[in-house]
Parts: sequence; structure tokens; C-alpha cells
Amino acid sequence: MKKITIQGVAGCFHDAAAHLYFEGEEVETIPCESFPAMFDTLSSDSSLLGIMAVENTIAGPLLQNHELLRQSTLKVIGELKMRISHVLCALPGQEIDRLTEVNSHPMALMQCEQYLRRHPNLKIVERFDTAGSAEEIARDNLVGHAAVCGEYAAGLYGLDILERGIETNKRNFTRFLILADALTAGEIGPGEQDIDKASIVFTLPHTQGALSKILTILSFYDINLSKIQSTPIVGREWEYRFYVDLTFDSLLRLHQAIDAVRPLIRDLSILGEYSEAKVTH
Ligand SMILES: O=C(O)C(=O)C[C@]1(C(=O)O)C=C[C@@H](O)C=C1
Repeated sequence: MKKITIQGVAGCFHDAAAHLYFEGEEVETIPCESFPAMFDTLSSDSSLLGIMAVENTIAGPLLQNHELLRQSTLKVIGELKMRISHVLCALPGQEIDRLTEVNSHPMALMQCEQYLRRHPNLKIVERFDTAGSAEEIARDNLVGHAAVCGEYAAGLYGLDILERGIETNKRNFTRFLILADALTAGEIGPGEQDIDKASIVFTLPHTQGALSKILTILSFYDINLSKIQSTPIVGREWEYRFYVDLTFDSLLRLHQAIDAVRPLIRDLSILGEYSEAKVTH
């Protein structure tokens, strides 16, 4: 049985992602109130796994989650790319024009921004979770409230669906990382022959061409850069940390490339080596 910590409650997208990634296996999800709470739970028991959203094709990156991962000792052991579709739902019998408030996870609200702008009667109020918002509306009988969540969550909490597919663009996908304790990652993660992606983070000195030199070396070793994300370094104005995702054919070449760039970068941390998600579900 795999125990996976998630941010959110039953029926949220992390719940769906955990079951999809470990399809065919027995999975129990452990709900947490927030991403930091999820990291606290993970650090209390090394047998637990975690799943965490890091970017969405409409709303962009979850920068806080990049930082949480960097500050932890957890390792990335896999990734999942999943289609996200939202519904607007409310207590049975309510009309959309009479609703006054909409509740959901901030990322979900961002993904439905255009739809919500067309409904100014709905005051946008962020909650910790999509399914959690639906659950709250049902439990507290919140007349006048709507939730943005997945269709499954609306059904699970007995709400009526007022509109389907309210995301701004149908090509709405979220990328999730699968996390494990550093000591167990080797056993649970993919075998060396299946590793073709890595996530690393580093800082650079403020010198001319510093980033360009790193990219040139990576290219020389046939390492493809699939994503680069910078975040501000707190306490060092206008300095940045670089989160980089790399794909490659040979793990040996990756290690050679990392050895080659090491003298040119600072605070290097390898967040994980894993198998690239080849399909988008
Ligand atoms: O609220 C949920 O259902 C979640 O699982 C959170 C979350 C996120 O963190 O991005 C997951 C996927 C979607 O992008 C929307 C929300």
C-alpha cells in the first residue's frame, strides 16, 4: 500500500493525480491543509510519499512549491502531467445569477479567470482547495456560494453542476512531482536505465555571461534544458536562483555535465533524477 500525502481533501486534483500516477496499485491519500503542512507530514514519516503541483499551463508556476522542495531533503522520483477541467457547482436548486461568492484554490481560480470575469456577481474568495471548497459549501449549507472544482468533487459532495469546462483554455494541464524521502528514493524511484530527466537548482555569480556558459556546457554534453525558472533570493536584492529541468539519454553524461558546471555555479542541489512523463493524461 502506498501512502501519499496531498494538499487538499478527497476529490481534489492532487487526489486524482496520486491515483493516476500509481494506477493499478493500492493507494491511500493523506489530506493536508497546505503545501507547507504536507512537507511537515512528509518529514515526520520517511515511508510516506508526496505529490505536489509545480506548474500549470494557464496559471504558470507555483513558485512557493519550488522553494519548499529546495528547502527540504526530499527527492523527486517521478512526474505526472494531467489535464485539469473545472466545473462551477453550488447547493442543489441554485441559479447562477443569484450566487454571490465563488470559492476555490487560488490556482484553480486563476485557471478560470476569464469565465469568472464574465460573472462579476461572484466575489472571488480563495480557499485552500477545490474539493475542500465544495465540501465546505455542502457541510455548512452555504447558500449563495459556488465552488470551482473537478466534476468528480462536485458529485462527491452532492453539489449541482451549473457549468462545465470553465477553464480559460481547454489545454489546461498541471505538472505534478512525486516526492520521496532521500533515503528511500533510490528503492522506490526508477532504475538507472529509466532515468532520463533531472531537476536541479543553483545560483550564479553576477558576472558577464555566467548563465550562458552553463547552458553552453550543458549543450556540449547533449543535455536538453526543458525548463528554466528563476526565483528571487530572499535577502539578496535582484539576485536569483535558477531551477532547471534537464532531459537526456545518458545519466553518465548528465553527471559529467554537472561536474563540468559545478565550478561555475553556487549552492547546487540536485532535486531528483527520474523518468520524464512521456504522456499527458
Ligand atoms: O485544489 C486542488 O484540487 C488541488 O489539487 C490544487 C491544484 C494546484 O495546486 O494547482 C492542483 C491542480 C490544479 O492546477 C488546481 C489546483
